[in-house]
Amino acid sequence: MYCDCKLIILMLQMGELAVDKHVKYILSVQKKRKDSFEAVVMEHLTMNGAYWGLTTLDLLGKLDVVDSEEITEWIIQCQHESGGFAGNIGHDPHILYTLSAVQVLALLDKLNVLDVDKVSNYIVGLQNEDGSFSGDMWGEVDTRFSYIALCCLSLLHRLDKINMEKAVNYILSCKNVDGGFGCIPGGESHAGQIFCCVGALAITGSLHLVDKDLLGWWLCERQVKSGGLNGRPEKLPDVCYSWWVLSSLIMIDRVHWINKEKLVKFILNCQDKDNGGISDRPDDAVDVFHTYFGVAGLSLLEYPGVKAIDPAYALPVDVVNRIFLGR
Ligand SMILES: COc1ccc(S(=O)(=O)N2Cc3cc(C#N)ccc3N(Cc3cncn3C)C[C@H]2Cc2ccccc2)cc1
Ligand SMILES: [Zn+2]
Repeated sequence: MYCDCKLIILMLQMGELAVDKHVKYILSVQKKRKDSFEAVVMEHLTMNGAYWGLTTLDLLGKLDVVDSEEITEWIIQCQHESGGFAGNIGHDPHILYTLSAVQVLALLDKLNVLDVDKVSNYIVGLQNEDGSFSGDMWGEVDTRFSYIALCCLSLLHRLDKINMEKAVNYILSCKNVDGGFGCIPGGESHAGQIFCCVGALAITGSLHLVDKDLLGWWLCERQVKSGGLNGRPEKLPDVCYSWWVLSSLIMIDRVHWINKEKLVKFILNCQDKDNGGISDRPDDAVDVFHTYFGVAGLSLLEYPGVKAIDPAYALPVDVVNRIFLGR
């Protein structure tokens, strides 16, 4: 008990999380002029950007400031005849945007607007003979897409529509001798891929197949002197790894192997406390992606005032409970 209070006092002393500034920043990006450079660059990513921005608002307890009807109507306009969702209206569907669309509708408690079988059939159609998943009709295979498929089908209560055993065996075929996972069999271990594989194994109840001590050691070695986490050995720390590494450590029950206080300090040091937003490293430019992963990382670290997030589904715990416990 003493330790937790000490951590909370330390967190508050370390300089506040500038909640109101980050909320204003997220809303300013959502409202950004459509012809701005950033809007054009991110146009194909907008569905992902909606997920990053709206989940940040919900974790900060401010989702009520957005118009959920307007967002829901836009999401449905992004659905392709195949059942998959595109990053924006008129763009091509991809499994990545399909998960983001389902996650945003889950946040807004609007999953009822979906034709669940149409969406789930799109994902089922992307599973390959070897159990892997492609990202879209062009066939690129990556363990990222295995996680996205399993997470999405689980949220839609349709996991029974795919070959689960082959899906799990394919993920295990991507496990390396260092305990980590790569994007394809023999691919180098990388924190982003490890999150995807560990998350997918968690969702399918297969975490007993992970060597938790070996993987936990690889993951805790990602913490550098500054307290931040990197994605591979010898790389620079980056706030988004506060999610990829930390959520993996929590799922395999080895989060006590890193220094939580130093990581909290690293994330808080990456805030732009004047204009809002969080960057990948101190003094870099902020963006919605790192603002989300920084707040989500603080949520996993139980930072005061931030709602709890589920490490496998990457959605607030109250949203996950509503979906699986109906409350
Ligand atoms: C500004 O240059 C970029 C570069 C790439 C991309 S991206 O390919 O669409 N994408 C999403 C992303 C969004 C933003 C924001 N706003 C910023 C970065 C970033 N990266 C790049 C990045 C983050 N940490 C280090 N790196 C190099 C991840 C990447 C891949 C990804 C997509 C979806 C979900 C997870 C990861 C977008 C912008
Ligand atoms: Zn990053």
